[in-house]
Amino acid sequence: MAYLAWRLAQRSCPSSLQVTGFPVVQLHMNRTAMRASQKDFENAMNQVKLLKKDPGNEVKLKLYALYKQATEGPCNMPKPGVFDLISKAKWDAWNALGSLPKEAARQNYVDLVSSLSPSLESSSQVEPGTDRKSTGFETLVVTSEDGITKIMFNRPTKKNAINTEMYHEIMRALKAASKDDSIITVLTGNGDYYSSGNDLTNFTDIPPGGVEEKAKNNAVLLREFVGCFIDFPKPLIAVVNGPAVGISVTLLGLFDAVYASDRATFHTPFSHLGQSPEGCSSYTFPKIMSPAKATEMLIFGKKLTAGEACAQGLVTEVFPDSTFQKEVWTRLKAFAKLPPNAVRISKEVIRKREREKLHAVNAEECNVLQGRWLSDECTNAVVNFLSRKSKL
Ligand SMILES: CCCCCC/C=C/C(=O)SCCNC(=O)CCNC(=O)[C@H](O)C(C)(C)COP(=O)(O)OP(=O)(O)OC[C@H]1O[C@@H](n2cnc3c(N)ncnc32)[C@H](O)[C@@H]1OP(=O)(O)O
Repeated sequence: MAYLAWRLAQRSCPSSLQVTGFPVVQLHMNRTAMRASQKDFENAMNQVKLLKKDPGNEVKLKLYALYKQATEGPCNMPKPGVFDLISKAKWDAWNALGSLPKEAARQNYVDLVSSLSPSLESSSQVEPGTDRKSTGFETLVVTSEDGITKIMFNRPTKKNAINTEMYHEIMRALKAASKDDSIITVLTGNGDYYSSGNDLTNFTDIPPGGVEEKAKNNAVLLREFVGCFIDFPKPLIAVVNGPAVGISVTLLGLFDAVYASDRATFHTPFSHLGQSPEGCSSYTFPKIMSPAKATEMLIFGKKLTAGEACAQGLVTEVFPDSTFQKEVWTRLKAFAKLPPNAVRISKEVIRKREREKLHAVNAEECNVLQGRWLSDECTNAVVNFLSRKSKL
C-alpha cells in the first residue's frame, strides 16, 4: 500500500525533491557537530543538495515523519480516510513517532540522512576517526563515535519489531562492535518504541519443509542470536527510549546496564502468545528480581513501568523522558573515557562464571520454544494478531 501511495505521489510531483514535501538533504557537516541542535538542523536544511542515491520509499516516509516531528512535534494531522493512500502513508509514519521529542527527531533525521549519503564518508569536513557510520544495514542505524558504538533499531513504523533480517543484522553489528575500538556498545530504538519484540510475521514465511522446518530454523536463529549477547565482551548498555516487549525485554538480563525513559514499559506476554521465556530470562529474571516477581512477568504477563522495573533490578536508572537522551548520553560519554583494558577485563571477571550456564539455559529455552511454536495456542495467538481489524 505504501508503495502504491508513493507511485501516486511521484506522478503528481514535478521532482523527487518534492515527493514528500520536505527536503532530502546531503549534509556537509563536521560529524562531531552532529548533535542535532536547532542550529545544526537549520544549517543542515540550508545545505540542501539532492542525494545522489535516491532513497527507497520507506526511507522517504521516515524522513518525512522525522522532519515533521522535528519541526511541528507529534502528529497533528487529522487521520485520513482509507482511500487517501498518500496521506495515510504519511500519517502512519508520523504517528508512529508518538511523543518522540523534537530534539530526538532532529537527531534521527540528521543520522538517517547521513546514513543515506555515501559521499559523507569522504567529505573533507569529516574528522577522520571521530565518528563512523556503518552502511549496509536495512533495519539498523549503526554509528561509532567518542568510544561508543550505537546500534539503533530502525523500523519505527513497525515499533522496531525484530524481523529475520534484523536478527541477522544485530548479530553482525554486535560482532563488528566486539572488534572495533569502541569502549562500550549501546542498543536503542528509533521512534516511540524501544522494540515490540519478535516480528510476528516471522511465523508466516513457511519453507518447503513446512512449519516443523520453520520452527527448527527459528530455534537455530534464536540460539545463535542470544549467544551473541551472552558472549559479548564489552559493556553492553540498553538505552530504553520507550516501551519494550518480548525478546527486547528478556535480553536486558544479559546487559551490563539498562537506562530507561520514564515512558518505557516492560512487557513479556509469552503465555498470551502460547510461548515460553527466552533470552535466558528463565534464569536471569528470577535471579535479578526474585522467582515470584519473575513469575508475574514471564508467566502472567504483568507489564512493568520503568519505575517498577528499576525497583525489581531489571533497570539501572530511570530518567524523565524530557531529559532522557541528554542525561544518558552525557553519562555514557564519561564511561567511554575509562581505560579500555580495565573495562573489558572487569566485564570478563564479572560475567565469565555464568557464561557456560547461560549457554545451557539458552539451548534449553530454544528447544522448548521450538515445540511451542508448533502448538495451537501459539498459532492461534499469532493468527489473531496478524488478522487484527484495521484500527480505522
Ligand atoms: C527467530 C524467531 C525468534 C523468536 C523469539 C521469541 C520472541 C518472542 C517475543 O518477542 S514475544 C513478543 C512479540 N511481540 C508482540 O506480541 C507485540 C505485538 N504488537 C503489539 O501488541 C502492538 O503492535 C504494540 C502494543 C506493540 C503497539 O500497538 P499500537 O501502538 O496500537 O501500534 P500498532 O499495533 O498499530 O503497530 C504499528 C505497526 O507495527 C506493527 N507491529 C508492531 N509490533 C509488531 C510485531 N511484534 N510484529 C509484527 N508487527 C508489529 C503493527 O502490525 C502495525 O503495522 P501496520 O501499520 O498495521 O502495518
